[in-house]
Amino acid sequence: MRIGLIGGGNIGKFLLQSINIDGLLSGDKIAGIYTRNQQAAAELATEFAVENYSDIQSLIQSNIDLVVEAATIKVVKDYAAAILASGKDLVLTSIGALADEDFYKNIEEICRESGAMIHLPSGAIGGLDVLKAAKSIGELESVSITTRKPPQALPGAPADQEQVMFEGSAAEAIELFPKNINVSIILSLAGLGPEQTGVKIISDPAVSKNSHTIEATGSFGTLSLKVENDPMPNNPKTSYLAALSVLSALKNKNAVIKMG
Ligand SMILES: NC(=O)C1=CN([C@@H]2O[C@H](COP(=O)(O)OP(=O)(O)OC[C@H]3O[C@@H](n4cnc5c(N)ncnc54)[C@H](OP(=O)(O)O)[C@@H]3O)[C@@H](O)[C@H]2O)C=CC1
Ligand SMILES: O=C([O-])CC(=O)C(=O)O
Repeated sequence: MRIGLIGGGNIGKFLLQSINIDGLLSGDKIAGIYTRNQQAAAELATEFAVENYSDIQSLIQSNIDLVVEAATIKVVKDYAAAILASGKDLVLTSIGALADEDFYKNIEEICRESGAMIHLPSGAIGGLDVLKAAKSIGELESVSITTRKPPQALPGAPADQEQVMFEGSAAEAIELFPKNINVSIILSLAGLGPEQTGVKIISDPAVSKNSHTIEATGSFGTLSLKVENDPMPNNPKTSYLAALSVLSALKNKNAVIKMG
């Protein structure tokens, strides 16, 4: 499998290192990168011996099989349709883009026509398998997530005191915190949708990890799950588990035995 990468930040660099240098995907390799900052792209292309696509069209026209997006929600909104229409599969990290129902339906339709597939890694959380099973006969009643992060991981957070930065629906949360709460949208997609999924975001100077506590109720019983994530070394916003989940999604992409 030849992979094209969009974004050369934390997750992008982690994938370049683990796939192309450490060889964690056996024969699969990242063949090329497209990222906004051309100087950064040129440096990454040299360091990891990958092609440097000068624009998104060059990436789409290259002979890659699959694209990994590790950039922003705007990148997904701007480029996903063209990538999928070309028949290439797409793995997303900026899952918040799918909170927009019209956009979701549009790219789903494109996939039906082109045969491409979209993969949504579980990111910095877990428990999605429970919600999917619980709602299979429509008896999931409530789902919420409480995210607690250090102030440097949240825009506008005070440095010296704990503060509730947001309380409301996942739909509103991703509008206000597009780089910090993608987890609430994958949770919504697995469960009750962005309008019906509760979100609380707390800035806490006493913590160094990004924790996510998920609570759900339904006819299956109750779910309570807390993940305490170490951040990526260079970006306190992003949990290491989010990067690992992309690697895991790529590893399992063509598995003949699927779990969950
Ligand atoms: N699903 C989940 O659980 C999680 C999702 N995320 C999301 O994953 C994504 C990647 O995270 P992370 O690697 O930490 O982010 P970074 O901010 O470290 O990196 C983002 C990269 O995207 C590039 N980029 C930004 N805009 C564009 C553009 N228009 N075209 C091409 N490239 C662009 C940036 O380039 P430049 O330097 O030029 O800006 C940068 O290289 C983010 O959207 C983040 O919010 C993060 C954690 C968990
Ligand atoms: O990495 C995390 O802990 C969560 C995150 O930033 C996101 O969901 O956007």
